Amino acid sequence: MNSSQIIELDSKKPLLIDPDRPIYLDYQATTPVDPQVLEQMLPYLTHDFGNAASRSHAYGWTAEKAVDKARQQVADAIHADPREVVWTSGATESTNLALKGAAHFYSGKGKHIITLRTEHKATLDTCRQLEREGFEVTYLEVQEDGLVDLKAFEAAIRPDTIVASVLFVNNEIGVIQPMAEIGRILRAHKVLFHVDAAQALGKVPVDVEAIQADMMSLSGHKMYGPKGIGALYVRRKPRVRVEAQVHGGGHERGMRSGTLPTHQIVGMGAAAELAVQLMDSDAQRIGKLRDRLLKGIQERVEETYINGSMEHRVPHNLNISFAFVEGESLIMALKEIAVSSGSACTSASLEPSYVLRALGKSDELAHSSIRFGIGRFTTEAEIDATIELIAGKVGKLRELSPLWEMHQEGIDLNSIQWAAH
Ligand SMILES: Cc1ncc(COP(=O)(O)O)c(C=O)c1O
Repeated sequence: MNSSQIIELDSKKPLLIDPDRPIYLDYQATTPVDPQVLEQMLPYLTHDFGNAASRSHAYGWTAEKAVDKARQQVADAIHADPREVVWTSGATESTNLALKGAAHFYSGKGKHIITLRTEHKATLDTCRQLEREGFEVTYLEVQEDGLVDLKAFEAAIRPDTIVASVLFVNNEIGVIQPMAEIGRILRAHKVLFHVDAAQALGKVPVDVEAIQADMMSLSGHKMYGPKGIGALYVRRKPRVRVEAQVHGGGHERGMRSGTLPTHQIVGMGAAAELAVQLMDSDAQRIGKLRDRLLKGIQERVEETYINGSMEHRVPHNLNISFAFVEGESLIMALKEIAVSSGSACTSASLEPSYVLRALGKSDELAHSSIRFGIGRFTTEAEIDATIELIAGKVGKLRELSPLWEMHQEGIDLNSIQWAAH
């Protein structure tokens, strides 16, 4: 069994860390269900277990009422009409439905799609599938700060472009794309706009009218709701059509069949409402913690680099490269902190993060990066302990690195001819 570890903090009580419950700084991978959300979900697992599609008795009516309320809550959170909300199993499914659904429906108009290189795999892999079906996809480069160049974006639009998909807030580097400007460009060219807002709701104001989104993917578990539930916003005016990808009983106005998971939906609705209510206070508190973490790391550790724009970024994310340290080794050495290198979806492989590569980072720096995700339940003591642990572990790992030693001796590593192998 692992034993607990005590971290001494300046001027504060020591923080006791149970290695089976490391400090959680991976809020972009997932969030815990907020206790207020859970409380609202529970009755729908037991007492109010009815099927919302059972129209002939009170069990069904109770479930239907709960689903309607949640639909309204999600619609209100994004300034939409409840009839524009389609329940799905998460943002992956929403994005599949949006892109495949629109591509299939509008394929007579054109077969070209635009997206960014730094999108989530839910978008990139869906686009790859559409390419296999004969669609053509432009994967636009981003600038060094992770933001798209609007002129390049507009220039990519062709007469046969039917849909463009852009990530509102990036899951790896937290940068916020200029959504209103992108929306304006796409509407002027009559191209449909799909927004992946999985990491945006509760972090920045999300308004489908302000950004002229035609479709928007949302996820419950990124905003303190349960896993396995998401939604797709599909605009009614002007009407957007998507071809169903899941067939069955014709639920969700034929766009997505399957019995509705009432408890999950109730959780998603409650989480969306709470996310909007707490957005400003969460951002303020989390912003202070992020600044504390950054300052602490920069004061204690040399040769660190921030990935992604600091100006156009949510405070919930900090992505830092620690030069001369291999990220995976650092994460392995940091058993007391739960963080991720690159995105959780790619961390199973040793490929450097494609998002960081798209910012022009070298493989070495991309490999040595850590994503810190700060959230609603992060404390100041946890941040201080993290700084302490990072400073200690980076120092130790660098002591073992011959490259670090050469760098300390002032040798220009770029001037060295490495043997090929
Ligand atoms: C930006 C973004 N889009 C989509 C997804 C997929 O969401 P879900 O887990 O709800 O399918 C995620 C989660 O990893 C994400 O961060």
